Amino acid sequence: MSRRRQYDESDVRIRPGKGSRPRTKQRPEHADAERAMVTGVDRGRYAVLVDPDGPDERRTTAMKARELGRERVVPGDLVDLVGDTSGDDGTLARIVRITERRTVLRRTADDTDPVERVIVANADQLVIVTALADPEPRTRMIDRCVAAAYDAGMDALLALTKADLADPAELVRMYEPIGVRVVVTRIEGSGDDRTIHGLPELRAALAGRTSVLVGHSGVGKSTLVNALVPDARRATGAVNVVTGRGRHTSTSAIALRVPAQVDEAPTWVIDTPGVRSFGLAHVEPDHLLQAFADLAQVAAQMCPRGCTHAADSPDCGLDEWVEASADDDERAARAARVDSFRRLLASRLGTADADAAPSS
Ligand SMILES: Nc1nc2c(ncn2[C@@H]2O[C@H](COP(=O)(O)OP(=O)(O)OP(=O)(O)O)[C@@H](O)[C@H]2O)c(=O)[nH]1
Repeated sequence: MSRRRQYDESDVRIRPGKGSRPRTKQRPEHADAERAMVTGVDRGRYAVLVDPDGPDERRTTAMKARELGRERVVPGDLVDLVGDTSGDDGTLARIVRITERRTVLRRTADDTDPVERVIVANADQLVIVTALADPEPRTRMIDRCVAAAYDAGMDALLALTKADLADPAELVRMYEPIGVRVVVTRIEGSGDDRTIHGLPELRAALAGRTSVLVGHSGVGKSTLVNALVPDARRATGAVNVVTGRGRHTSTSAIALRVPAQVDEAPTWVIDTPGVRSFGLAHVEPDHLLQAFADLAQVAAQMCPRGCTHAADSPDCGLDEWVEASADDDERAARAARVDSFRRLLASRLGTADADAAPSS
């Protein structure tokens, strides 16, 4: 994963010819800075939670300190804050540092912005919400999401909704073998009698972790978010995530806390209203391969240097490994495994518009 360098006070250089008091490298570190988690971003203002999940937890608004330059600050980032961090009305703290990111999820470049940008930091898993019908599942889209999750260093979880309308078996067969956890949900009843079957399983799969939820319009993502986070509608529907006033117009990601059970580590979901697809242009084949531990081991021993592992790559060790199987059953199992990996590998060559194509 190519991580951008993190900036700190030592990056502040003397700028010759600017005023009589040059900025020096000896400026003290912000030793009194407080740790905070970014939960939302709106036009240069950041909604942050100071001392997240700690005894002094409070919400406040912050701006980026000039020394951070163009470095993006995104939901999930853990940052250091200085200035007025009280959270009192009208106060504005300053973000002076972004701590090193454990994981980095990028959205894809598009026509209006040719750069793949980081959209969420430090999430543990990507939850791909897909309806089994209405709208029809698109496996190319799921593959791209799985590839993006693995590249970001995250787990992938497939939440299959609307199981009352279609059978999940085929998709389960397709995704479980490539390490994707699958949870199936369906709504039964209506009004006060409405139950979402599978919700406890989904909650259990999210417990103690930070999960990014993605899904196309109409798949039932809001239904799940509202069931998981009781005040999500207030947080996302009516109020600006940062200012707390007016309508929320931003389409950027927002972190919501899932009420935790007793003795459970903090659980967060990050909803991504405006995200249509993920950037895969930068994905290295070997990086994707790390999500397939058995194949990675084979490749390390048997592939020539610079092997792309694609179906047409000459002398790829993965093909040799399939050939070397002891019997037909093993050969079929190994071939299926290699095919799965290559399917994800190929998905990185698709374009964002391929998401609109029918499934398979
Ligand atoms: N039959 C059936 N319908 C469902 C299920 N889950 C959600 N729906 C319906 O699907 C429709 C879309 O659900 P939403 O939760 O609004 O979907 P969304 O993905 O948030 O879509 P947007 O709000 O457009 O972004 C609603 O009419 C839901 O009631 C389910 O398990 N079964």
